[in-house]
Amino acid sequence: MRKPILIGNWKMNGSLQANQALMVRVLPRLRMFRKSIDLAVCPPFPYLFQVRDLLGYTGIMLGAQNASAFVSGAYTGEVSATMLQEMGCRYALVGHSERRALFGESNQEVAARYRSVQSVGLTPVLCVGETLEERESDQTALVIEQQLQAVIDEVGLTAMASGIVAYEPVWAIGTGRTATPEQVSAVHQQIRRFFARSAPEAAEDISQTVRIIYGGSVKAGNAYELFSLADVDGGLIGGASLHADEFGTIAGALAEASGILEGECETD
Ligand SMILES: O=C[C@H](O)COP(=O)(O)O
Repeated sequence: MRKPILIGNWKMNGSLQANQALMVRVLPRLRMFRKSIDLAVCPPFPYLFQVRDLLGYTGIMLGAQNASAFVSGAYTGEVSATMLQEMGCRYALVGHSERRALFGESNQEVAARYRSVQSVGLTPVLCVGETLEERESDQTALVIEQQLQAVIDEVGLTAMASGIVAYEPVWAIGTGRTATPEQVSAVHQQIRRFFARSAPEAAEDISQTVRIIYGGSVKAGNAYELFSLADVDGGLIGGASLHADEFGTIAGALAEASGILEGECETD
């Protein structure tokens, strides 16, 4: 059984004051789902410490938006996985399309970052996805398989079973244009089939146990439909995670879509 997970990626947004206000409003809404689904927020690096304190013992986890491939040393501007672990992070995103497109992170670099995150016991959330041009030229499967293969080559397939894959079509990120349920389903199934093909002897284990979440313009209005898909194990939410009511509603949609009834949620 794959436990559903919802991750809010704040990207480069927030301030001490805004973070506090957001947490005060959203935490009571998220806490009721904390045992049924995994929940995490990924603030910018400078706010990790503040948000860790605000999360306290709510059971909602902290994540980072990236992590260095290096352990320590002369790497100006980088933040190591060990530092993130020390700050209380449980998760770290790697290979977000904005990192790939705007900061030139290659499949190999993303794979090295994945290894570094996993080596200190954090759960890597590997973001994969195609551009509109790639989709329109029927390259979606190829592009995503190359992104996954680079990580398999770096850490091995078995190690990926404990990580999370986030499918984020680049053309759906921050655009308001969500992939259709059919498109999401097709890619999630394709990822599972790819894992199964990569290790036939362990196919059942990995292709069926790895968590694959969807990201790209998920909102309160479309979350339930997307999260109801059999191969979708949750969401990576950008813009909507900055709005307490909307993020709370998305968490409720995930719990409901996963068959968790309201009465089973905590109300304290
Ligand atoms: O990390 C989150 C994704 O990039 C989705 O962002 P979005 O929900 O603003 O489209």
